[in-house]
Formats: sequence, C-alpha cells, structure tokens
Amino acid sequence: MTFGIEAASYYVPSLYLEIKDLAEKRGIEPTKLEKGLGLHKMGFPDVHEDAATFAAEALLKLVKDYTINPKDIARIYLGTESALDAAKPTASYAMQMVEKVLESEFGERCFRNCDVVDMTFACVGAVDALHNSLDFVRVNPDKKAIVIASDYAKYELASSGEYTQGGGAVSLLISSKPDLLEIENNWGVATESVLDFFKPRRQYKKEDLTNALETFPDKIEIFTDEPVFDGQYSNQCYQDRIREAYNHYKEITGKNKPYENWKYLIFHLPYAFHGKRVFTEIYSLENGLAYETPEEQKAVAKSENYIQFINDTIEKSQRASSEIGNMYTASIFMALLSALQTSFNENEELKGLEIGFLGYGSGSKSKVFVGKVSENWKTVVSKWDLFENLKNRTSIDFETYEKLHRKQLEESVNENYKGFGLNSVELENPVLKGARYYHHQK
Ligand SMILES: CC(=O)CC(=O)SCCNC(=O)CCNC(=O)[C@H](O)C(C)(C)COP(=O)(O)OP(=O)(O)OC[C@H]1O[C@@H](n2cnc3c(N)ncnc32)[C@H](O)[C@@H]1OP(=O)(O)O
Repeated sequence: MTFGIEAASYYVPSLYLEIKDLAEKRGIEPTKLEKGLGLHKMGFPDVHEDAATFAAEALLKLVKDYTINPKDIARIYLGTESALDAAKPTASYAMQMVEKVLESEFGERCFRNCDVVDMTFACVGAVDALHNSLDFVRVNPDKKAIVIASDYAKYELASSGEYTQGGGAVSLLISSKPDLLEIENNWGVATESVLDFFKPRRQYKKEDLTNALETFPDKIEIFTDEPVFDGQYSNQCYQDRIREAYNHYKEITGKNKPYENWKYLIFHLPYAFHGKRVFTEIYSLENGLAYETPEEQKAVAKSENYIQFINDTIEKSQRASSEIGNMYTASIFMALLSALQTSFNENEELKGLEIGFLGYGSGSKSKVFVGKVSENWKTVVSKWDLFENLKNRTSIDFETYEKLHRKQLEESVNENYKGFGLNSVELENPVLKGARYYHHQK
C-alpha cells in the first residue's frame, strides 16, 4: 500500500507590491533584491484577509476542485505560525467558514466529526502536520486527512526582513490513494533550540503603548505578528539543520548521495534564491569540494557544474516564490506546486521520479523526506493554473502598502472582493472580546 498526497490546492493574497517599488522607496539597489535574492513581487493581504481566510480559501478550493465529500475527512491539521488566537485554533475559524459555504450541499456542520487542530513550529509546522497525517493514514488506510499550511509573513517596516514578506496557503489531501505524490516513510530530522527567529509575547514600556494607543485607539491586535530575528544567524541555523537532517536521512536509509536521484529539490523558501544559496554546503560535502573559506564557498556557487545543477533541480521551484514572497509554512509546498506546474506546462513527464524535500522551521528544526511522483499527477496539476492565477492579483502602490501594513485602512482595497473575509472583531463585549467574525461574498 502507498501513502501520500492525493490532491492539492492553494490560495495567495489578492494584492501585491512590486519589489522594485519597495527597493526604490527604501534606497536599496533593486538588482540586489531581484538578482541577489530572486524577488519580484510581494503578496500582501487586503484588509479583510488573514491566515484563517487564506486557509479557508485553500480548503474550499480543495474540496470543490477534487469533489471531496467533507464527511470523508477525518482530520484537518493546520500548520501555521500566524495563529490569530493563543487558544482557539486558526483551523477552527477556517473550518467554520467552509462549513457555512458547504451547508446547502452537505447540511449543517459537515466537519462535525473531524479532528481539527493547529500545529506550530515556525515554518516547519505544516511539514509536521503532513508527517503526522501520513502516520495517521498509514494506521487507518481507509481514512483521509487534510493538511493546510497558512501564513502571513510580516516584518517591521524598513527592517531587513521587509522585502521577504508574503503570505498565502496550500492545502493537501493525504490518503492511501496518492495520485500526486507517494511519500516514503523515512524522515531525516535535526532539532536544536536556538533564537534565530521567534515571536515572543512581548512586554512593552508604558510610553510605547501610549503612543500606539493614540494612533490606533480601537485596535487590539497591533504588534503581535512581527518576529524578532537575526537574518544572517537564521540563514546559518537553516544551513546547519538541513545538513544535519540530510545526514540523518542518509544514515537511516543507508543511501549514498541521495540528492543525485532527486528530480527536484524542494526547500522551505523564505525568499526565492535561499535553497540554491544554502545547498552549496551539502553539495560540496557530497562531492569532496573545499568549502571552508568564503572564497571557496563563492567558487562552488559560481561553478559551471553547480549552476547547471541548480537550473535542473531547483530553479522551477523558485518561480512562484519570486512572485509571492515568503509564505512561511506554505513556502515549501508552494515550491512543490511551482516545480510541478512548470513541468506540466512544459509537457514534461515526471511519473516515477523522486522529489527531495528539505524543510526548515526557525527555533529550530529541519525535516528531510522523499516523495515519488504518481502516475496520475497531471490530472491533479491540471486544476491549478498557478502562474495564470498569479496574474489576476491587484497591484498596490507603496503608500497603500504602508497603510495596510500599519493597519490604517478600514475598507478593503478590493471593495468588491469575492470569497472569505473578516467582517469584524469584537471589541466591546467582555465575554467575546477578540472574537473574529467572517463572511463569504459570492
Ligand atoms: C523566516 C523563515 O522563513 C525561516 C527561515 O528560513 S530563516 C532563514 C531566512 N531568514 C529570513 O528570512 C529572516 C528575514 N530576512 C532577512 O533577515 C534578510 O532579508 C535575509 C537574511 C534573508 C537576507 O539578508 P540580506 O543581508 O538582505 O542579503 P544577503 O544575505 O547579504 O544576500 C544578498 C545577495 O544579493 C547579492 N547582491 C547584493 N547586491 C547585488 C546587486 N546589486 N546585484 C546582484 N546581486 C546583489 C549578494 O551578493 C548576495 O547574494 P550571494 O551571497 O548569493 O552572492
């Protein structure tokens, strides 16, 4: 029996900012962002969008596109680091939104008997949800699970993380009928508690809060979604963990140079070029190349062999990231969609080929695992139109971007949007303070 991904869908925020506009306003060389990091557009949520609406959109699309009966879904596990509440799972908001839309077809509360939960470990949380859900269907092969990765990557204005913002969601149907990708049950894992990037529940000096409350008197959710981070240190932690997890994968499988069998290398992409920048270390170790000094590292990155290797195995997975930005938990899955969509568009046959995954979550953990492309993969991919859909987003100017970022807009930019939207947040009633209310517009 085989297990893995039967179907997949996604949702990206309806707005985007051109990276060159951000570069110009911040006095950054645009070529650094475009040619150095691979950034072109940055997906940005409208006023009514958040991690719950992203998740609900991706879940509803999965159910509709693959005619899933919601009553057949035994669990929905949501990986996120943008939770909207410290107790009530974001997955419960998403589930409820979708239940309401499906009510006419499937009756009230179609997910009544579904096990719904959030999983959090920075950007690797949805890989954990996938790992867990695969274990679940392996034990219960007649059951199906849905994994959703949903996040909003937000950094402080004018910080070094600002150009690596983004957001969106990917949903995956996990079962014993893996029409897209069969996933092998070998998991290379590496964990170390570090402080490279985190979102503490912060304490503020009184005067800071006074300023904030003057500017945003009726907002209760300011300051909660921006991380504390050390960019270069986080890069190093990422590189260390994926090396350790890759070595663990080799150890448990006894495979020699496994990456050489991988048609695609799919990374967690905090920005488009990250995977290709960090893999130089594993590549050098596997091929006996010198990798001690910065000069040696540059020489590997610029070598003809490495560039050819990147073009063959990583470049296609970067394309969606260049257009969307960081999707935190969803980035690794969007990288997969990007590669498969490109192969599909180019009429390439992938059946039976191996794909290697290198996930990372700050804080920190990496998981390395492998999937094999299934015979029916093209039928699954035919529903996506990923790059076409990315063209349907609305471009915003820099001023609008800053206002959205500061939560200074009351009305949505796309006033007549279709789909799920945050309607209101309860601010008065003491027993409902902070409750979020959503609606769906046809
Ligand atoms: C947050 C997560 O999602 C979890 C993780 O993965 S942690 C790892 C990633 N960390 C983050 O994303 C944290 C938030 N982001 C950041 O802190 C920063 O944006 C960052 C660390 C990702 C990048 O930092 P930076 O200082 O802006 O860029 P830097 O690392 O110097 O790289 C710039 C690249 O552009 C190149 N470059 C610079 N100027 C250039 C120009 N004019 N033309 C072409 N290339 C140029 C540089 O040579 C360099 O590329 P190479 O090293 O490959 O040669």
